[in-house]
Amino acid sequence: MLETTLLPHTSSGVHFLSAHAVIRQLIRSSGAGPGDLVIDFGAGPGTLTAPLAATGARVLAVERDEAFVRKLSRRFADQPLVKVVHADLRTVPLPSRDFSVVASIPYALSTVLLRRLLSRPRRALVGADIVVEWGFARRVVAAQSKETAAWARKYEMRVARRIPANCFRPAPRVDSAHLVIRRR
Ligand SMILES: C[S@@+](CC[C@H](N)C(=O)[O-])C[C@H]1O[C@@H](n2cnc3c(N)ncnc32)[C@H](O)[C@@H]1O
Repeated sequence: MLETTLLPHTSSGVHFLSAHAVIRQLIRSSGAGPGDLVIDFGAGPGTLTAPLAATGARVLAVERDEAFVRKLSRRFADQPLVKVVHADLRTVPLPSRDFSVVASIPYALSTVLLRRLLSRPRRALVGADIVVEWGFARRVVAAQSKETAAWARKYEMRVARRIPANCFRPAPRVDSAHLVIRRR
């Protein structure tokens, strides 16, 4: 069962990406550029939103925390390509047009987000570059459950690299992974 085998066992604390090289790799890997629509789920202070907007892509910065939403709204007030969306990533409506995802989300929400993105009948998701817990990423790409195997038939899923815990502030207890997902 996915619920018992894939859910990370670690805390759901807030850890901000602080390693510029990792941020650059995520953005470069996504291939985001003018004309693209990219969602940054759990945008926080805009760690990934800012470099994504710099590519010329339209960016939806989805964030649940009110203080971060205020901060994001101020930070990107003069950037028409960025739309700050005060919403829960578990319920926010997803676009019907093609879109990509670049995000570093709380570990505890990894399963629910992948399920929302990959189990939809209409495959509007073009690709995703997501930071998830290392063990979780390994289980997803192994595609050994019925659900992950179904995802693997529709999407190529691979781990691009391991992201050491010291690439975040504060550092989580476990390493993370850059999980790459591409529509087949
Ligand atoms: C791990 S932090 C990462 C922040 C930022 N992406 C970064 O890399 O620095 C996760 C972010 O997700 C937000 N968040 C937590 N639960 C959420 C939810 N259900 N929907 C949307 N955002 C959420 C938190 O407020 C926090 O800003």
